Amino acid sequence: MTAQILDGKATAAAIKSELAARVEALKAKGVQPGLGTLLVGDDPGSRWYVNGKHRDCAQVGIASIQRELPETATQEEIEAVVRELNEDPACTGYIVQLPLPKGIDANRVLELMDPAKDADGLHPMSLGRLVLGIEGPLPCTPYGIVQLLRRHDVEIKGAHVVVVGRGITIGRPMPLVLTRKSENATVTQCHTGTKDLSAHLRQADIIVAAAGVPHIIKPEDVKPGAAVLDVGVSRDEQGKIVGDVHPGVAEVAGWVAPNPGGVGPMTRAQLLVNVVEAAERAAG
Ligand SMILES: Nc1nc2c(c(=O)[nH]1)N[C@@H](CN(C=O)c1ccc(C(=O)N[C@@H](CCC(=O)O)C(=O)O)cc1)CN2
Repeated sequence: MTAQILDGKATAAAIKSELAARVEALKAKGVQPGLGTLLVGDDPGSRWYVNGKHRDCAQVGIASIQRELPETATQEEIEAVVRELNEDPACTGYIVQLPLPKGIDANRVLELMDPAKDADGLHPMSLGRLVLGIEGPLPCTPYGIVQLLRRHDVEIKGAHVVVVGRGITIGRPMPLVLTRKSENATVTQCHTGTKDLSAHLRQADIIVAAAGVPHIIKPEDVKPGAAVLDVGVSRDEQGKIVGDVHPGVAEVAGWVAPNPGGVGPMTRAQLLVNVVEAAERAAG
C-alpha cells in the first residue's frame, strides 16, 4: 500500500481563499482585522514562522502588526509589549511566538494577554472555554489537524486516535479538540512516560505524532490503512526538517500528512481563521 497524501498546502490555500471573502465582507462593514505577532530572540525557525504568518495575512487582506524584542529581553520588557498589543485598537488578535527564551515565564506572558485578542487559542481562558464547551478560539495546530482530516474525508467520529506528545501547542490540547461532541473520537494520549508505545500505536486508526523524536513512529507500529500525521520538528546537520514518522510508514498507512507540507500550513491557516472569527464576533 502507498498512502494517500493529506495535502496541507492545498487545503490551507483553499481555506485562505474562503477567508479572503469573509475579510472583504468585514471591510464592507468598516471592520479591518489586524494580526499582531511578538517575536522574542533570533531563532531562525521562529522568525520563518512569524514571517510566514504575515505573508498569509497579506494574502487574505488582514493587516499586520509586527513586534520584536532581542533574545536578552527581560520578563518586564516582554510584558510591556503584551500590554501595548492589548491596548492597540488596530490589533484585533495577536500571538506571542513560542518558545520564549530560557528564563522567561511563558505562562505569565500568556495569562497577561487580553483573552478577547487570543489568536492562538492558547490563553488559559480559551483552553478553559474549550474544556467547558464554550465557543472561542481553538488551538491552531489541533484544529488545523481536524480540518485536514475532514477535508480529505478521513472519518474522525468513532476513530481511535493516538496522540504522541503533551506539549502546550499540540499534544496537550489535541485530545480536548478531538473528544468534543462534534468530533467524537476516542483518544489515547502517549508521552515519554508511556510503557510500550508500539502497543498503543498499533491500535490507532489515526496517529498524531508530536513527540519531536526523529522517526519514532516506525512502519511496524502502524495498523494498515491508518492515517498518520507527522507534526514533529527536529533538524538534521543541514538544518533540514526530520519528522517523527519514518518514511517507510507510507507503505503501510492509508493516509500520511507529510512534514513539511502537511500540518504546518494548516496551523497558519487556522490562525487566520481565529483572527477572522474574532473580528466577526466583535462586529456582531
Ligand atoms: N504562538 C505559537 N507558537 C508556536 C506555534 C503556535 O501554534 N503558536 N506552533 C509552532 C510553530 N508554528 C507556528 O507558530 C508553525 C510551525 C510550522 C509551520 C509550517 O508551515 N511549517 C512548514 C515547514 C517550514 C520549514 O521548512 O521550516 C511545513 O510544515 O510545511 C508553520 C507554523 C511552535 N510555536
